[in-house]
Formats: sequence, C-alpha cells, structure tokens
Amino acid sequence: MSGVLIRNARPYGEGDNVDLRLADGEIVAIGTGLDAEEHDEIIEADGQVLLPGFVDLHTHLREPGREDTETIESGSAAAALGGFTAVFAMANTNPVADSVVVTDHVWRRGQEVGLVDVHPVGAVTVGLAGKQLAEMGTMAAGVGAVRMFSDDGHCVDDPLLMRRALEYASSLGVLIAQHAEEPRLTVGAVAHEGPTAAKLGLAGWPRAAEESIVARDALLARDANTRVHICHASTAGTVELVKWAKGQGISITAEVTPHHLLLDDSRLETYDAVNKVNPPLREATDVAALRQGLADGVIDCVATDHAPHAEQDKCCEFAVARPGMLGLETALSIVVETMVAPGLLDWRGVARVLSERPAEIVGLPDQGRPIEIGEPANLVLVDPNASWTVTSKDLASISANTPYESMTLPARVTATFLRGRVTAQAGHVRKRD
Ligand SMILES: NC(=O)N[C@@H](CC(=O)O)C(=O)O
Ligand SMILES: [Zn+2]
Ligand SMILES: [Zn+2]
Repeated sequence: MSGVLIRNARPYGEGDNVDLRLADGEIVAIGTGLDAEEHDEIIEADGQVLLPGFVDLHTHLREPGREDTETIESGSAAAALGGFTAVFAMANTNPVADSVVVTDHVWRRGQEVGLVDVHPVGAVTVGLAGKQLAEMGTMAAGVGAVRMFSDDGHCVDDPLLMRRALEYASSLGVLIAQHAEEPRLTVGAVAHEGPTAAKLGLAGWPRAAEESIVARDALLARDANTRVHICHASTAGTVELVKWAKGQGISITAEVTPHHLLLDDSRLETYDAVNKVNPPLREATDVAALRQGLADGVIDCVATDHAPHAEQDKCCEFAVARPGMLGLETALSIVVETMVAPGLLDWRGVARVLSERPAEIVGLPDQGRPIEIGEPANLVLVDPNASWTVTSKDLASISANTPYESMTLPARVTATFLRGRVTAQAGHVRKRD
C-alpha cells in the first residue's frame, strides 16, 4: 500500500527532526532515516512544525441556500488550506439544518468532496425560530451522526426552552453550543456599545447582552448537570464568568475566534462593513483578557466562525451589511500572531487550542490525537518562519470578506493530511484521484 513519507518534521515544534510514514490512514512509523516504500509520496518538511490536524467547532458553509457565497466544496478547500481536518458546519443554512435530511446531506457532500470531515451541526429549534425543539435525536441517529446542536446566528433566549434543550442533549450525549446574545439588549445593534460606537453614531451591542446569557446558561447547565458550550466569547466579563463557572465544577466550555483575539472596535472608524461581526469587535481590554483566558485554559479553544458573505451584503451601508468574516485560511496565522509571538502559547499550546480541545469538547475520537504510531494520520505541517500577505482573491473561499486584506501575517500551513491523504500542499488543494 503506497503511503506518504514526511521527512524531517518536528512534532509539536520540539526536539530533533524525525521522519514519519503514513499508510492505511494511520501513522505507521516514526524514526530517523526512514526509507520510503515503493510509490510513497515524499514530503520534505525541512524542520517544519508537525501538529495534529485542526478542528473547527464553528464554520458557516452556506450550503444549502447561499451557494453563491460558499459551498461545501469551496469551504472544504479553505479548511484544508487552513490546516483543518474536521469542521463543524453551522445550521443557519436555507433550509435550516433542523432535520436529518439536511444534516445527512451536509455530511455526505463533505465526504464526497473528501478534503475535510464536514460534521453537520443541527439546529436546536425548528427553523432557528426559538419556539419548538428540533428533532435532535433523529439528527443524532442519522449518517451525519450530529453531535453538536446550535441555533447560532440566533440565541436560544427562552430560558425554559434552553433548559429543556440542555436536558434533552444530555440524555442523547450531544453538545449544545450557544450564541450568547440577549436579543432584548441588542435590538438594532451593529457595533460594540462603547466610546467608538458613540462617536461614530452606531447603535451599540452591550457586553451584558452576551454575559447575561453566559451566566444564565452556566446556571442552567449546573442545575441540569449537563454540558454547555459558549460560541465566540468576546468580552473580559465572559472570561471571568466562564472561569467562575469552571471553578464551581460546572461543565462549561468556550471558544474564541481569531478575529476577537486580534481586532478591536477601533477598526470601525472607516465604516467598512468588513469589520461588522456578531458578537462585535470589542475593546483592547477585552482582546487582552481573551488572549490571557485562552493561554490559561479558561477559554478552551479557537473556532473560526468563518462566515462568508456576498459582496452586495458587505460592501454597503454599515447598518444594513450582514455580520461575519472569513476565517478558515487565516486562523493559524492569527493564532501565531496573537498567542505564539507574544509568548502566550507554544506549539503544544497551539495543538491544544486548535485541535485537541475542540476534538475532546465534541467527542471526535479520530481527531486531536497524539502524534504517535498507530494513531490516525490527521496532521498539519506548519512553516513557523513563513510570512505571507493576505489577498482575498487568492483565498479559496467564494466570498472575499476577510478583515485581514493586505496584512502580512506570520506562519503558514504547508501541508494537510486527512487519514494519511494529502488534502492541501504548498497552497493548493489536492482532490482525490
Ligand atoms: N458571526 C456572524 O457575524 N455571523 C454569522 C452568524 C453568527 O455566528 O452568529 C453568520 O452566519 O454570518
Ligand atoms: Zn453566533
Ligand atoms: Zn457563527
């Protein structure tokens, strides 16, 4: 069986260079001076960092419904180029992924494309309307084996419904991920409520809209003795609340996006809607608290909230533009810029926040595994010394709404391996033969 021989890689950026041979979907040998077998593809790593493949708990792929902005195929390409071997595709599609027909389609189409495992996220409520629980059990039992449910884009704001969803999820052994936004506090809001929004005349989204739901859901999870996951944490107060809840023994986990680790609301001065996102870009003090929370493990992981939008929905008046930004292809570089460069995380830490913790949170047995013989060959090779300039037209996404246009960023994914198959290399995706 032909395989892949990776020569001179540094697992977790530690120790001396080693060679690894991948075959039959697994790591079959690790050593020095390994010989390639006949028909093996050889990848020269030249001392680059080898990590477990990244797992994104929060991706929007827009299929079905808005294939003009992203498809499972284009989003899978972006994911593979970004070093991801598994992504979770949010349910706010059209039709909504609130039935097994849609969730199974997403899984099957992802497998057909074959660049990354696209795990469907099921809606918590029918049509994301927040009124009636969706058939979570049927979706969990489908071929897509839904293991995470979220109304992302909307908050499950009714506390009684959220309580029932948590109880139901607990009995099914699945995870509820909450978009924490008290809707009564964000009517008409388009930007973080603070001095910048006041100066620019933009309606504000107060921190309390997020934090009040985080606190409430922590208490609901405590009482129901179940887990809850907080999507896109964006404030210093959320970090404090999650820390408090974990200290109480509550099963709460949280993610932060790359953009909330790098950008703050000073970006809004230009009124360029590329910076419009939910939750909004906050203040520099929030950014610092999120970075520290991620370094300390209070915030468990990084999730991209990759949210492609069409030009006509972004290049328009700030107040009416859609919220969301691209994230899959730039995630690693932003994590290096905000966490590795300032010394807040080492490469082990990067493996933890981009691969191991997300895989654990959602219970994926074949992802985020140690780089050892006999383990699944879901891996990413990273050039820690590279730097590159982001150009939206060179990204694989159909949409162009990256907030990092023209920025020069550190580190680059040079190859991605899904069950031992090369899915991306040197900036190109590798489709199955
Ligand atoms: N993050 C965003 O601003 N937008 C997301 C929805 C969401 O994550 O809430 C989208 O679907 O576009
Ligand atoms: Zn959201
Ligand atoms: Zn989202």
